[in-house]
Amino acid sequence: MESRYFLSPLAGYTHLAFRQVVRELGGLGLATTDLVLANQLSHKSRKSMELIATNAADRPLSVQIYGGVNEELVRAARWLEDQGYEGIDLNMGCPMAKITGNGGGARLMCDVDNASRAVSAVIEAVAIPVTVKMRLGWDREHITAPMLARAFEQLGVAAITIHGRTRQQGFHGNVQLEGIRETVAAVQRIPVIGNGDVRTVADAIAMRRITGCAAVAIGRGALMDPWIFHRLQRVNMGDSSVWEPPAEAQIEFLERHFRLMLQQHGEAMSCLMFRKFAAWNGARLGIPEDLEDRLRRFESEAEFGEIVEQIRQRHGERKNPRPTAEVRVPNGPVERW
Ligand SMILES: Cc1cc2nc3c(=O)[nH]c(=O)nc-3n(C[C@H](O)[C@H](O)[C@H](O)COP(=O)(O)O)c2cc1C
Repeated sequence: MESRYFLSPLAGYTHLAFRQVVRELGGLGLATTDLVLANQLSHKSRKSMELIATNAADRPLSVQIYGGVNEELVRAARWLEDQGYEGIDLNMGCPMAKITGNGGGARLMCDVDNASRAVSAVIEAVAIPVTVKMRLGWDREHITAPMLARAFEQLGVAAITIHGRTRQQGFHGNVQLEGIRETVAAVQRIPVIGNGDVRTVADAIAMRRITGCAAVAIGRGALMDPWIFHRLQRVNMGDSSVWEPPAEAQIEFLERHFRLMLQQHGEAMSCLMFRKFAAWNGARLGIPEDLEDRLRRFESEAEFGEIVEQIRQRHGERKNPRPTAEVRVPNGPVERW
């Protein structure tokens, strides 16, 4: 793996266009698709095909699947392998009711036998690496990650990603690095990938130092600062000077991301999908608040072009340096993000 810094899956965001545009900035190792319901994959539903769309530049890539029925997980995993995908990530971390209600996501962490059966069935069905993404456990009284990680290692998983929160925490409270460290200590050989609240180069380095994890997965931090992997790459190469992307590179990023989206999703859908990003990356891209607001509502490619022209002229005229999403997110239920 070229880099130890990975892109954590963010449903609704980490589709091909975003993965590709971030890869082009440099420094990103493994990326993972948004979570895909195994059953929908087997039926090749349009949504699932969009989620797993990829190209030669989008490597290394793992496809994240979930579901409460082992046969469906197996069928989806085999199909992905046949199609040439190189890795499968099983989601055991999602806290959302619609996912756990299916017996998938974090619900699997409550039942070691059941979870082991699911993992084992998929590993036996395919030759490509199978990884697991999970939380520390269901709640504070049930911290199951270290025990599960050990069990999954015996079954042959290639790596484990731990989001250092419990299901009960949702996205609240602090990430518990100690819990990740215990999981690192619980396994013998396989890499553990630490995840949660990494927003800066210093956070990523602290995650590795404190937990001993082999790699770090970054989700929202990459939405807020798409250059985070590039920054880490610079530091790894011995350059610890303060660096910011030039204004024109920031605007190019915005345009390139939208253009890549248009290629895959067409105009109407791209406008809808792109709007969500502005609240996350508007601050980092130096977009004045009123123009960020317009980016959250624009309805056509032409309007996008017009807004970008204004951003070019007024780049940096932003008053609040905090991302709008960060200000709003912690108070709202994750379903509404
Ligand atoms: C909007 C959103 C969507 C997410 N979608 C997924 C997903 O599809 N699969 C998954 O394993 N985790 C998902 N997560 C969890 C993230 O991958 C990650 O574990 C979590 O956000 C903590 O890391 P971060 O602080 O770097 O974002 C999602 C999180 C958010 C905020």
